[in-house]
Amino acid sequence: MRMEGENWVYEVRGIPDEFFQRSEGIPMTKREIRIISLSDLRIRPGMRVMDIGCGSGSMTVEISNIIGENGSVTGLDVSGEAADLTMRNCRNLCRFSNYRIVISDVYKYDSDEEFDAVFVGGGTARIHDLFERIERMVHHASRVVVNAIQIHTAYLSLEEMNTRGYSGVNITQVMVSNGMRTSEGYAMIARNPVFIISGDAP
Ligand SMILES: C[S@@+](CC[C@H](N)C(=O)[O-])C[C@H]1O[C@@H](n2cnc3c(N)ncnc32)[C@H](O)[C@@H]1O
Repeated sequence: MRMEGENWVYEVRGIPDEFFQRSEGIPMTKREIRIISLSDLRIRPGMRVMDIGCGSGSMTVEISNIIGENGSVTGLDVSGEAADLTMRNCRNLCRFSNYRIVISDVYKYDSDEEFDAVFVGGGTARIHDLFERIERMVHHASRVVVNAIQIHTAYLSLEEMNTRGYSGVNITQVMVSNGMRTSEGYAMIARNPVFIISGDAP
C-alpha cells in the first residue's frame, strides 16, 4: 500500500501496523514497541543506523523516515525472505532512498562501517558473540538497543553492556494489550511482554 500524497504518515513515529506488508513466519516489531525502541535509540536526522534482524522492515522504515536524506540505515537479516519483505516495505513507506538491505548472518557480517546507533530485533542466539560483532560497528557513545522476548536474552544483554562498560544501561519491560471487538464491546487481548535493553557504547 503506497500512501501517495499522505505525507502525514512520515511524520508519525509508530506507523500503523496494518500499513506494512506481512509474511507468515516473519514476526514484526509492533507499533508500541517500535515507538519506545525508537525513543531509546534517540534517533535523529543524519544518523547512521544498523537494524540487526530487520524481519518485516518495520523498524528500518521508521528509522529511515526519521534520519532523513543525510542519514543511512542498514537492514540486515539472515533470511532472504525477510530481506525481500523489508525491501518491499521500504519501497512503499520510506520517504528517502537512505536504506540498504543486506542478507547476512550477523555473526558472519564483516564491514568497516561505523554506526551511531544499533538496533537488535533478532539474531540474539549467541549474545556474547553478538556484542563482539556490535563492538566492531560502534564508536564511543553509539546507542545500542536490544529487543528481547526471553528473560535470559534480556539478562545476558544487560550483563554484556555492563561488563563492557556501557553507560546509562537501562531495561524496560513493555506489556501491551490491544482492544478486540466482541458482541458486547471490547476485550483486551494481551501481547507477549518485550524487554527493551539500552545503553551507550564505551
Ligand atoms: C523478531 S524478527 C525482527 C522483527 C523486525 N525488527 C521487524 O521490525 O519486523 C527477528 C529477525 O531476526 C532474524 N535473524 C535471526 N537470526 C539472525 C542472524 N543470525 N543474523 C541476522 N538475522 C537474524 C530473523 O530472520 C528474523 O527476521
